[in-house]
Amino acid sequence: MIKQLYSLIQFDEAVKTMEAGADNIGLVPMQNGGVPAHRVPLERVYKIHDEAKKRGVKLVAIMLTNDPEEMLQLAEKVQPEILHVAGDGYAATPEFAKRLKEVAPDTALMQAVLVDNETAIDRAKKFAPFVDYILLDSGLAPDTGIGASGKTHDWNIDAKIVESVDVPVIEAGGLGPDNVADAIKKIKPYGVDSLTKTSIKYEGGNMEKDIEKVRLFCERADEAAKEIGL
Ligand SMILES: O=C(O)c1ccccc1NCC(=O)[C@H](O)[C@H](O)COP(=O)(O)O
Repeated sequence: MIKQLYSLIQFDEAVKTMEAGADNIGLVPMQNGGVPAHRVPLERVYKIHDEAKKRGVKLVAIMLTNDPEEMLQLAEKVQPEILHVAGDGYAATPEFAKRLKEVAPDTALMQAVLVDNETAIDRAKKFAPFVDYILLDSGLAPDTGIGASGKTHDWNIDAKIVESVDVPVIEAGGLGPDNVADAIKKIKPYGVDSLTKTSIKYEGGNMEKDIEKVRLFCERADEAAKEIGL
């Protein structure tokens, strides 16, 4: 079971998050979009990425800009293992996927799908032929895109999506140590993602990972996956 932890800001917390069991670490490279306090300067992104590569951990670069050209420029500079498109005004297309392969041949494409109702099933099916991963998430805010809501959604829809697409699905939205096992047993995803419930949030949008909660999240995810043979 892949455990994906967002949103890393500092180098030391990224290291501790990897030590606590993360397989994928997500961050927001400096761009025109998202919560200003979550954006990471490129020099630090490179340092975190070098450390992640040494540990066999994948770096996920989250795109909250709505400008595909800016996304492609960032992908070319960072060469992340995964590019996660989550803005509220732009979703990946087959043409974008093709151009991403040209500028970052080893970067996989992950598209966020907002699970607000049953229409999410058809939206996920449309992305599946040309993306490498689908991330199912909750909450859409005009300034920050899809996600980071700390809220769950209807897991019955997610379970149907997992059954109907051929690409790996990462489950996100309000997951933490308290409910990750239930989500895995119900949805049977390829991976699980957590931001809010494994972070400490401060005034002004600042936050840091709560390492004990990250550890518990990873342990409980692995236990649940093992229990059901995933
Ligand atoms: O990581 C961010 O800073 C971020 C900001 C705005 C939208 C999405 C963002 N991250 C995407 C993620 O994959 C989150 O981990 C996912 O939305 C789950 O968030 P949460 O419900 O808070 O666990």
